[in-house]
Amino acid sequence: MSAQVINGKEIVSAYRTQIKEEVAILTQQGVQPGLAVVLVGEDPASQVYVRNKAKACEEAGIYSEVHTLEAATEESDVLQLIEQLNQNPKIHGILVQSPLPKHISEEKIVEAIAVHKDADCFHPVNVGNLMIGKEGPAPCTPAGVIDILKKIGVEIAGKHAVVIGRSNIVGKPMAILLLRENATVTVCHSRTANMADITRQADILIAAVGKPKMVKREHVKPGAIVVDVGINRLDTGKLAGDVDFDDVLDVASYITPVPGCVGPMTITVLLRNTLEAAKRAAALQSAANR
Ligand SMILES: Nc1nc2c(c(=O)[nH]1)N[C@@H](CN(C=O)c1ccc(C(=O)N[C@@H](CCC(=O)O)C(=O)O)cc1)CN2
Repeated sequence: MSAQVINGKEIVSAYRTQIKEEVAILTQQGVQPGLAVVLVGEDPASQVYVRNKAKACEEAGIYSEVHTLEAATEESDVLQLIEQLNQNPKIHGILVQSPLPKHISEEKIVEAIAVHKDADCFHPVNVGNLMIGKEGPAPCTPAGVIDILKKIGVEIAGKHAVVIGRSNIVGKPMAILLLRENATVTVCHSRTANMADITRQADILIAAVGKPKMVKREHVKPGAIVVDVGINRLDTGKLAGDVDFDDVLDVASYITPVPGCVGPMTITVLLRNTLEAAKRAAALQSAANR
C-alpha cells in the first residue's frame, strides 16, 4: 500500500487565507502588521527563502521590508540596524535570516532583537517561555509541523514521536512542542547508536538532519507518519528532503513531500507570528489611549 502524500499546498493555502482575513481586519482598525527581514550575505538558498517570505507577506497584506547587507558587514552595523527596527512602530516582527557569515555572532544578533518582536522564537527569553509553556511566538518550522499533523487529523497524544536532529531551530523546539501535545518523544542525532532500531519504533517520524535521503525504508515502522523537514539542494539543482521519498512511500501511512509542504508552512507560521505580535501591539496601544 502506498502512503498518502500530504497536500501541503492545500493546507498552506487555507491557513494563509485565514491569516489574510485577520490581517485585513487589524489593518482596518489602524494597525497593519509589519515584518522586517534582515539578510546578510549572498547565500543563494537564503535569498530564495527571503524572497518567498516577502512575497507571502505581500499576498497576506502584511507590510514587509527586506534589509540586504553585504557579507562583509560588521556585526556592529547589523546590531545598529536591529536597534532601529526595534524602535520602528511599523515593524511588529523582526527576523535575521540564518545562517549568518562566520564573523557575526548569531547569539548576539538574536539577543539584540526585542523579545516582543522576535518573529522566529529564537530569542532566549522566548525559547525559555516555550519550554515552560508560556505565551509567545511559535517556533516556525516545528509549529508548522504540528499544524500539518493536526490538519490531517493525527491524534498526537500518546503516540511515540521520534525526531531525528537536535538543532536549536528545529530538533529541540520540535521535541518540546510534541511533548506539549502529550506525545512520548525520543530525539536521535549523529551520535545515536543503532538509529534505525529507534526510528522504527516511531508512530510519527520527523526528519530534520540536513542529509539528503538519509531516512530509508528500514528506518520506518509500517504505517508510520513521516514528516520531512529537510530541504537539500542536490548537485543536479533539484531539491531533496532528508527522507528517501520513493524508498519510504510504500511503508509509511502519510508522508510530506519536499518541496511543497514543511517549507511553505514555516513561512505561514512566520506570518501568523507577525500578525499576533501586531495584535499585541494594537492592544497595548488601545490600553494606553484609554
Ligand atoms: N531566521 C531563520 N532562518 C532560517 C530558518 C528560519 O525559520 N528562520 N529556517 C531555515 C530556512 N527557512 C526559513 O527561513 C525556509 C526554508 C525553506 C522554505 C521553503 O519554502 N522551501 C520551499 C522550497 C524553496 C526552494 O525552492 O528552495 C519548499 O519546501 O517547498 C521556507 C523557509 C534556515 N534559516
